[in-house]
Amino acid sequence: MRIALFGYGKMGKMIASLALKRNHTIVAKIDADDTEIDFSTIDVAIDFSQPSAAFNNIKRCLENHTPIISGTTGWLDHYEDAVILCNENNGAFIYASNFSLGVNLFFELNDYLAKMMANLRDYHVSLEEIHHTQKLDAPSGTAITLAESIIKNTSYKSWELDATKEHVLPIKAIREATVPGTHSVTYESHVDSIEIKHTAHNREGFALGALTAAEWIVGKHGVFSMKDVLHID
Ligand SMILES: NC(=O)C1=CN([C@@H]2O[C@H](COP(=O)(O)OP(=O)(O)OC[C@H]3O[C@@H](n4cnc5c(N)ncnc54)[C@H](O)[C@@H]3O)[C@@H](O)[C@H]2O)C=CC1
Ligand SMILES: O=C(O)C1=N[C@H](C(=O)O)C[C@H](O)C1
Repeated sequence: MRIALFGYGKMGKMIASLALKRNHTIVAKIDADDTEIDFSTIDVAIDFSQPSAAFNNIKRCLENHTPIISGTTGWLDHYEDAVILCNENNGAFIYASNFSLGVNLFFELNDYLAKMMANLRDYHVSLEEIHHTQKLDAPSGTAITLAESIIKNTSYKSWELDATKEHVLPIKAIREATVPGTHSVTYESHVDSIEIKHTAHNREGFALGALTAAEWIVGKHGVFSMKDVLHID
């Protein structure tokens, strides 16, 4: 496959090295939005850039009929616009707040646990995420996905960083040196606690998941998720 990388930072570099091992070619490394791009040479694009750049990169790909895998977090105010653009252009698009297999299994576990806890009023739930100090957005995209699933299944109405209000799910965002990404969900009562936790040991799982999604999407049309790629349900 001929792959274009939007963003050639920590994730872009890891995806490039993995892609070469899987016999793909990196035809473009785009690290700023004013670069000229020959879309006719690209089979699929992968965006790991930054929150302020992601939507424009996605838009350029969809308007140029190039399937796009988006891993950048912190741009979701524009998600519905991306869906509309994809449908208007008969394109192909996947966004995932986290591409790793482990976190996608963790999402399912979180959903299942939230359903079980829905009517147990003695428990209060909270979320914590820990990431490296270079991270631009807080809370993490993964924490938001976890929170949305808990809100869908319980009496919590919304989430907020460090919330203390009733029915508002608190998310604590901690920044520590080089941590690749740790997420935990805790249900606490006065008699006990239940905690589920995912710890990324490095960025390889994110990169492998994004590349798997890129291999999967070529030749397809529509807006998809990692559930489609991984056949989770
Ligand atoms: N969905 C997932 O599984 C994961 C998502 N991420 C997200 O991916 C994004 C990137 O993460 P990292 O690679 O760690 O960040 P990074 O800061 O190491 O790299 C981002 C790169 O994007 C470049 N960039 C800036 N403006 C750009 C533009 N207009 N077009 C293209 N590139 C541009 C920067 O120069 C930088 O090289 C973040 O939003 C992060 O939260 C990170 C890891 C996993
Ligand atoms: O910025 C990161 O590094 C990560 N970002 C994603 C997020 O915001 O959830 C995924 C992963 O946790 C690493």
